Amino acid sequence: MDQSIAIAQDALANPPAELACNPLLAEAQANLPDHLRNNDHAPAGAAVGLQSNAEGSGLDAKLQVVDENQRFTTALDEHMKGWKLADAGFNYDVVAVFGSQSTGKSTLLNRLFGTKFDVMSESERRQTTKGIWMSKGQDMPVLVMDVEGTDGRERGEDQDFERKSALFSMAVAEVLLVNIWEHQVGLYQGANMGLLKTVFEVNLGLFLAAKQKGKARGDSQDKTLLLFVIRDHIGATPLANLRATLTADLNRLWDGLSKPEGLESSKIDDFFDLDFVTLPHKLLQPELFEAQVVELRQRFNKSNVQGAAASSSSSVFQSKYHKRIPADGISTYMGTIWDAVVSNKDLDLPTQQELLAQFRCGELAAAAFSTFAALVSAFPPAPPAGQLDSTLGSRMLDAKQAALVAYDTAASRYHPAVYARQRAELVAKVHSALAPLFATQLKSAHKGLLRAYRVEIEDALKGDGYDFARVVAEARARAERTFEEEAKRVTLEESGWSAEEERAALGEDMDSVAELLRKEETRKMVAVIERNIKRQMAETVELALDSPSADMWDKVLSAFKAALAKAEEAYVRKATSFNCTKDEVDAALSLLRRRAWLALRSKLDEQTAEAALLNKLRLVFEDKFRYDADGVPRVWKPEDDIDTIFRKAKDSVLELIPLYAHIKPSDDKNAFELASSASSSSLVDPAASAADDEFDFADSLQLLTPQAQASLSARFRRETDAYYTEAKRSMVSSTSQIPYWIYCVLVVLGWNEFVAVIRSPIYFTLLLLGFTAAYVTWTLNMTGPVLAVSKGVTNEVIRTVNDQLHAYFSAQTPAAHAQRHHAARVPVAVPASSAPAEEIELSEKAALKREKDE
Ligand SMILES: Nc1nc2c(ncn2[C@@H]2O[C@H](COP(=O)(O)OP(=O)(O)OP(=O)(O)O)[C@@H](O)[C@H]2O)c(=O)[nH]1
Repeated sequence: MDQSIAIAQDALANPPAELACNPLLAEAQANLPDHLRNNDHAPAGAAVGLQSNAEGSGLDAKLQVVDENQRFTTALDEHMKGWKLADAGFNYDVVAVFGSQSTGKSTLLNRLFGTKFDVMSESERRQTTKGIWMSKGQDMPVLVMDVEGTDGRERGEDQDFERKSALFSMAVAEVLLVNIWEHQVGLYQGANMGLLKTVFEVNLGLFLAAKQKGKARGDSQDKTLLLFVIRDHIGATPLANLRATLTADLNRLWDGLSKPEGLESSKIDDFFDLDFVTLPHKLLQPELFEAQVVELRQRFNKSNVQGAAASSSSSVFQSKYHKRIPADGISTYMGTIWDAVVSNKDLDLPTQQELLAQFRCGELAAAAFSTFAALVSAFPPAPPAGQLDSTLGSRMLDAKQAALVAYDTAASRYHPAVYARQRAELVAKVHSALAPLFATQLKSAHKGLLRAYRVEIEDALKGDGYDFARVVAEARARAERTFEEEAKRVTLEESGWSAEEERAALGEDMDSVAELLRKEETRKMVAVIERNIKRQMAETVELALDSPSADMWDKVLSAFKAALAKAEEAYVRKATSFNCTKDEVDAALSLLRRRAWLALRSKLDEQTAEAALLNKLRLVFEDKFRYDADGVPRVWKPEDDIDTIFRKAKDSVLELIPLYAHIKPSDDKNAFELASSASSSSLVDPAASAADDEFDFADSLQLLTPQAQASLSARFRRETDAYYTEAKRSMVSSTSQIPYWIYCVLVVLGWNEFVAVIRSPIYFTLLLLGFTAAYVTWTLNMTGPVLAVSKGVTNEVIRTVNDQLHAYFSAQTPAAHAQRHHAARVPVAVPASSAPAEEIELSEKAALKREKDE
């Protein structure tokens, strides 16, 4: 009877929707006690002062995750976002309620979490919750699952759904609320025990599957909290007694289970934590019921629990129960779990978690890579080859970090192994996308540094007194250091990129540039030395060849050898600073010798060319023929033996032709030797090596071929014939110069003048003085100075006379005359104090007198 009244009162307080507007209902409700009015249909969460609106999104506050046809929803992701839990990571909890149908489960959840699950209409007493519903607890990050009741009245005896929903809840929820009436406690055969048996069996199955994946019993996350909510607790039986009874029943139930191998001795505590709370009768003790609901709610609200430090252990959500599924993956995870449950597959949670991790980490890695690709595509265009992009390294690093941060933030919550594997793949992908930039940058660095290296060496070589080896070493060290720094700047950590290949290529290129420059320098040096030898030898050769003698070649060759020795010494000294190898030094010296010899040869060729040599021979001949032994020019007299002198001179000169024809010193120690070929000269000057093939030292000793000698001899003979004729002619002309009678005529005609001079004492004295002065001048060898002095005196006299004449005639112009006249008449302005009047008068008189004179 009491129960009927209670039901009636409750029906009035919570009328079905279709009667809500009926005026009679309003009247009846007015007569209800205050505490019962609109109690259940007060906004959800009224017990804890919550509002009915779903939080934030405008989406329904509840979602049927599994419908009556056992299909899993596709809208959970969307709802998670709407509930603002998608980015919660692990900061959320899942609770599910189990219990017989129509035992007030939905009512309890609505009161505890402020949810809006449908509550059964008292009048119909019909099952309201079908499938599995989910909602978010208000003001708390808790996913609340309202599971279809397990009595199976609507589904008959088919316990299929009960098993599936138990399996599903065990896989995803940390806390299972088991809703039972107080009067059901101790009824071992009751529906709840059947449900719990299912829960235990399912749990053992899950554990077994997990064990096969290598998990041990007692691992965290393997435990679930079973929180028994004993409803309609009258208070007659204390909670402790109820707890003992229920615990005993549960242990008995556990013992009765046929456990898998290896788990025979396992205890219920190995898998579950058990907790018990009571709630008073909702209708009979509504205020007490509400108060205890509020109290129970505190245990579900982490922030409240943490705020009250003393009761932290009473929090139902403890980390050991958490299933460690990141919030952004919960939708996928639950979906796969439900699919596995429905298709009756063996549910092994580690594998499911791994699969989820695989899927989500893959998704997150792809998203992170897109972020990275967007950043990379925004990079500025690469600078031209040879120029470095100084910010490339930092930009690459930033892009990589951005991708990894995006990935790590969400993916690090997933299965560690999967997370790490996908991360490594992402990193590898990022690195391979950036590798071409790295390679391009290194190539650019290589090109730019090689150019700078060359310029630096060339600049240094322009100066004087450089040490080639030091210049090269410094430039190389600088280039290598810069390359190293650049490579470091663009090498990302863990990328495995190596700049070694490029560094080696740069080194090789620098070697060949240095080699080239060194060869160039060596060539230049050899050329300079060769020029010097040529200059030094020119005078010696001319001098020696102009005055031929038996030791002519000794002089030339000894001078040549001395100059060459000096040049070689200069080269060796310089070559040391060039870092030349011994082979190179030998090759360069050999080249130097040959070039020097060829230079000498060319000078000799120039001097022994037919015209030049003919000239020399002519000079020698003239010397012998036209001058006597004392070097005095010969004046041919009739008594001279021109023929013999001519023949001797000619023969002695002709004998010189073979001397000029061969470079042959009289003393063997002055001989010069040179190898005929020097294949190694290509080491220094490749161009020179071509000429080597045609060089024959023995040939180079011969200056005149026999034909050339014969031709020279013939020309010389012809030319000397002219000398002979000229000499003969000059002898004839000198004998027929002035006839002797002319002298007689001179004496006859000049006799009077001679006698006049002799007889005049003045003329005679003057003549005598003149002869004496001339004699003294001649004996003292003063002829030159006397002539110079007399010439100077004469010049001076002429100049002075000229000046005087010039001054006189220029003063004769009319203007000058007028000027002079005027100047004489105008008195000079003299200050009165400084010149007395008498002086002025005198000066005027003097001026007048001068004018008259003029
Ligand atoms: N005696 C009693 N009745 C209650 C209590 N709480 C709720 N009810 C009533 O029990 C009936 C069923 O409530 P629901 O909350 O819909 O129960 P349920 O278990 O969710 O029902 P299904 O979803 O259909 O399985 C309602 O008419 C409530 O008024 C309670 O604490 N004691």
